[in-house]
Amino acid sequence: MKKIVLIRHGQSIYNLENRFTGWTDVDLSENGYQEAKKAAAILKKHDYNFDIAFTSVLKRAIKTLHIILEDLDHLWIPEHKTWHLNERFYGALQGLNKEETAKKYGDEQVHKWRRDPDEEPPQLTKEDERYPGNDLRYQNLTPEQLPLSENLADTIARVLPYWNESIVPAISKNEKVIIAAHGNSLRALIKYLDQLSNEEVTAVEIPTGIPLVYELDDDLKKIRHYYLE
Ligand SMILES: O=C(O)[C@@H](CO)OP(=O)(O)O
Repeated sequence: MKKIVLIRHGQSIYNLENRFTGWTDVDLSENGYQEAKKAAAILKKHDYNFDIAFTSVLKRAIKTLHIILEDLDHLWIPEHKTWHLNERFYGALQGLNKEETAKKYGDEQVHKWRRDPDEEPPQLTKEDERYPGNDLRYQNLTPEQLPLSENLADTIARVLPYWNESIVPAISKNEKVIIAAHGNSLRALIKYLDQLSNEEVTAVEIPTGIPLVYELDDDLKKIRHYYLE
């Protein structure tokens, strides 16, 4: 049996301010920092250790990972940062307040943008300063890989190839894996691991900073999953 740990970053400044975040590189809030410390303590209590870590290129996930690895005295393990594990790109909604957006466009539309796997939020333009093509960290992405907006299906389409090409080989070698990522990149992975329908995944909400264990069989099919306390 193989075990992997997934963790959504601790609360970010934009989570606290109730803003659409996506690829905006906001920091952890003080509460988010404490959540990461608590996650580390929980993992320590249950004697978890890791051989390899995967995270996004966004500091809220990277810092959450580092806080955990530091407290486990595991900062030395190999760590892979990839845009494939970034939060879903929220397009022109990035930075807007969720409640104000719901007042403007209606709760139903905002719920669709947030949770309907096929509903794409409004796109931003390439001239927009939030366009990832203007950000050095994405300089090696092809124009097709640089999003203007993403629905969950688009996020799945970039998370799963990375899972298959980079994370599965590590798990198959019996390496103990931790993945520190985001609400929607983890939702993409969970949809795949739990084989959820579009409707079922709509109800999946992942709390910030709580380690989520997936037990997998030798074919990497899910046996069970549970949050650590
Ligand atoms: O704003 C975001 O990027 C995400 C996660 O915080 O929000 P939501 O839960 O609405 O998809």
